[in-house]
Amino acid sequence: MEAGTGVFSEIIDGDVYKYYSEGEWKVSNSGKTVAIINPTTRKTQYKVQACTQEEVNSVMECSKKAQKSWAKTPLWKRAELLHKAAAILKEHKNPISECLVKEIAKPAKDAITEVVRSGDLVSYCAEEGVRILGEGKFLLSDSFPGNERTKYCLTSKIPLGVVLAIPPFNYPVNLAVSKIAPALIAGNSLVLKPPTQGAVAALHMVHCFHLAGFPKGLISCVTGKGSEIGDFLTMHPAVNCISFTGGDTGITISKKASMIPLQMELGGKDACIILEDADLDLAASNIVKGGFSYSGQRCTAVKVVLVMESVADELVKKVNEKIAKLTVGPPEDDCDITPVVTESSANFIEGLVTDAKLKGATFCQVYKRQGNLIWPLFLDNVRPDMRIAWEEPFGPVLPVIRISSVEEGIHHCNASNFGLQGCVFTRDINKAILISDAMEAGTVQINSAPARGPDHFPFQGLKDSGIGSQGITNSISMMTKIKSTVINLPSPSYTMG
Ligand SMILES: NC(=O)C1=CN([C@@H]2O[C@H](COP(=O)(O)OP(=O)(O)OC[C@H]3O[C@@H](n4cnc5c(N)ncnc54)[C@H](OP(=O)(O)O)[C@@H]3O)[C@@H](O)[C@H]2O)C=CC1
Ligand SMILES: O=C(O)[C@H](O)COP(=O)(O)O
Repeated sequence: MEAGTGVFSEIIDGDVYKYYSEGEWKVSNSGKTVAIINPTTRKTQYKVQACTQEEVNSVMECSKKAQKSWAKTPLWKRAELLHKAAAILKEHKNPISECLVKEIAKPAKDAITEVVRSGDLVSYCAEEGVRILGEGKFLLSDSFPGNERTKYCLTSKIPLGVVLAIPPFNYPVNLAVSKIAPALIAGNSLVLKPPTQGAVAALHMVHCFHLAGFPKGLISCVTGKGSEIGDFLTMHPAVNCISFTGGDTGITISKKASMIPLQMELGGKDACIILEDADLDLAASNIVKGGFSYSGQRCTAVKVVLVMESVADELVKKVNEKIAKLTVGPPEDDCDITPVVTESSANFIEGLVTDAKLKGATFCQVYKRQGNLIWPLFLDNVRPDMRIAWEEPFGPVLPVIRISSVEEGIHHCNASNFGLQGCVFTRDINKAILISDAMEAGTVQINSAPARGPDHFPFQGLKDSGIGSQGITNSISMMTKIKSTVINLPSPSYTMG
């Protein structure tokens, strides 16, 4: 089945995809649309509604109402619906992945993986939710000095209300469900603002939740450019929690948002430290996989290699041999390197490459670009005065800095304003632990490239890389608040006393 056909035909009006409000697919009164440009052809691939502020207001009203009755729906029933949505999502992996290929140039196989992984995430979340939300705490007062056993405190996790989810372009389905499923299992309603590039894949995913039979208004999806409706959404008084993944926009949102819980997963400049005793074949494979999969457009991509001078030549040679084998071309052909998401993104990457060239970096490959397609490039002998040493290209360009001590590597890593993930390659586990502890990053991988998954692992960034922690369990907890009820006894009561 193709995108926008079969069960998905109700989500499209002519050639414009509808938005989702009050359990229905609607056309915006704005009469305006937003074009989604195919990164490969650089032509308009899809169009979505440019929703108005009034439409956002009515989505929020409806969302508030729907949440009240959802919070009274038994946990097992919420889980049952999520399992159903997960199965429908996986069943429709082909049309959804077709959108990912056309909207964000994700290689065809990776696009399928994203959808399947998302279904698994939703199911896992349902299971985890029934366990952790089904348990509370029971505290007794006499453990605190000066108290008798006269107070029984019962705590449980209650929903926050309306959760606003804003995912980025690179995982428009997976990073949307990683917010939707925890919000719903915990008894919240959810408003999704998908990224413009990736919106149509996200709308198809939302329809899978619709088909599963969630109550009207519990999930909504408003489309439009973040720069136009973003502020209105993030500062909306009906929103009780924001879960955002993206770039520096998240920092701006954090400053503007009101007193509500925020989950921010932002950029990264993940460092890969290679020690003298490292398995260089393993390191080289991970550098290529970590640095170049989805053309480097992952927040967890390896974004700077810090290698001990004594093994640098050998490592660079091994990495270059592997880069030479990467296929470059359209996502439909499942190439390793595909066009980056927008022309402005390609221009930004080119700016970093030009700066490195002017400042004397060694180009291991010839720089080549055709439209949004940039050939993989490994830059050796990068120095701290080059922009590429600090900025994230979000593209297939990877810098190498040669270091003469481990301390120098740790220092470079910690001097970054980002602190998402990092990795270290060594055969000495004791050294690896010391380095992991010294690196200012939310996660450090030993002998493997950075990665968010598996999706139940905690995932968090330090410094400008984020607020809070994701991962299924942490997201469910983050989207709840503790409520206590204290039973006061007229006289102390001790068990068996
Ligand atoms: N730590 C992590 O988990 C991840 C971090 N990232 C980071 O994200 C960046 C790339 O992703 P990208 O999608 O370009 O990031 P952006 O920050 O540009 O966009 C992320 C989302 O925010 C929306 N948005 C834009 N402006 C506003 C606004 N004013 N208010 C509210 N929402 C807004 C976008 O919508 P629209 O598309 O309509 O503009 C999109 O849905 C990189 O820096 C990368 O490191 C990416 C993935 C994961
Ligand atoms: O947005 C990203 O880049 C992801 O959160 C990283 O996910 P991955 O490590 O599973 O690719």
